Amino acid sequence: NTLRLIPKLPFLFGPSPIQALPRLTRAISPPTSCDPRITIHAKREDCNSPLAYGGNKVRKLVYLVADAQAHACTALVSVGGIQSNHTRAVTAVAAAAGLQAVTVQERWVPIDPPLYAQTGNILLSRLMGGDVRVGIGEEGGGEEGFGIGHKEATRRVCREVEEKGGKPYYIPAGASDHELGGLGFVDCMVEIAGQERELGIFFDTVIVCSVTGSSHAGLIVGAVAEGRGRKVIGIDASGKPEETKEQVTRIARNTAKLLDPDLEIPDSAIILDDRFHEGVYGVPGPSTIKAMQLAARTDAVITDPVYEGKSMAGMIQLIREGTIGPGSNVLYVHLGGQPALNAYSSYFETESA
Ligand SMILES: Cc1ncc(COP(=O)(O)O)c(CNC2(C(=O)O)CC2)c1O
Repeated sequence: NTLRLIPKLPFLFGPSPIQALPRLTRAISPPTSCDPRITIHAKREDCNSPLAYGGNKVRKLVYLVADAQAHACTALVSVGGIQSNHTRAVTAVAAAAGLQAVTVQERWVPIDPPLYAQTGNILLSRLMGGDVRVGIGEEGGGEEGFGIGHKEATRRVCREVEEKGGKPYYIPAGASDHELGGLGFVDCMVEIAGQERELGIFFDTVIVCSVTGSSHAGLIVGAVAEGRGRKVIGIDASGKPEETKEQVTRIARNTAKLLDPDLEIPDSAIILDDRFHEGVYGVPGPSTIKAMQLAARTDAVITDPVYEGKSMAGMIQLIREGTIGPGSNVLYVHLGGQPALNAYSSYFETESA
C-alpha cells in the first residue's frame, strides 16, 4: 500500500505483456509422456513503454524522474558504457519530461567493433538531443572502467550543471543504487500477480538478468512480500557476481524497509547464478550467441549480447540440467537491450553465428 503513495510518472503503456513461448519450450524441454510439462512464458519489459524502445530502466525511472521533478531539477545526470541501455532510457525520459540529459559514457567493455560508438543506444541518445559525454574520464585522470558503483565523472558533470545555473538530478548506473531504485520492479511483481490471476497460472520460477541489481532486487521484494514461495533467480551478466550479489541484497533490504519495516528479506531469497556472464561484462560468449539464436529461431524473441542473451542462456541451462524441474511454470523477464545489437553485428558475421 505504501507503494501507491510514492509519486511516479506515466512512462509505461500499462502492464507489459506476458506471452507463452511454446516453440522455445519444446526445443528446450521436449514433451515426454511421463514428466509433467515445463511451461515458459516471457514478461516483455522490452515492450513496456512508448519511450525509445522502453526496457527495465524506464520501469525504474517512473519513480526517479517524479522525484527529480519534485525537487525542481533541470537535468538528469547519469552514467553507463558506450552502448548503455540505461543512459538511452535516461535520455528518453528526460526528453519526455522536458528535462536536459547529460550522460557519461565510459569505456566499460574492452572491445571496439565497427561503429560501436556510433550506432545503437548511443545513436538514439544523440538523436533525442542528449548531452552525450564520451571518454571524459580521461580528463579526470583516466576512466574508471566498468563498475556498478558511483563514478567521479558524474560528480564533475553535476557540478558543471550547477555552475551553468541548472539543478542536476544524479541517477547512478542502472538507476539501481538509489533509494527509489528497487520500486519499479516491486511494481512489476505486483503486475505479474495480477496477470497470473487472468491467465490462471502461477509462475513458480522467475528468471531475470542481474548487473546493477535493482530489477532483480525489486522482484525479490515483491516475491517475499506476497509470500507464495516464488523463486526469483538472477543470472549475473556483470562478470563481478560478488559485487552484484552484495548490491542486490542491499537494494532488496533497503527497498523492503522503505515499503514495510517488518518485511524481512532472507538470504535464501537472494539467488544469483554466476555461470553465464562468460567471464566479462559486455562481451557475448558461445553460450550467449547460441541462446540468442535459439530464442530468435523458435519464437522470434530477440535478445541482446550483453544482458538478455546471457539470462536466456541461464534459463536454458537451468531447465536442461533439471535445476528447474518438470511441472515448473517459468517466467523469463525480458528487460530489453535490443538496440545495442547492431553495435555487435561483427559477432554474428560467420555462418555458425
Ligand atoms: C537490457 C538490460 N537487461 C538487464 C540489465 C540488468 O539490470 P540491472 O542493472 O537492474 O541489474 C540491464 C542493465 N543495463 C545497464 C546499462 O547501463 O544499460 C545498467 C547496466 C539492461 O540494460
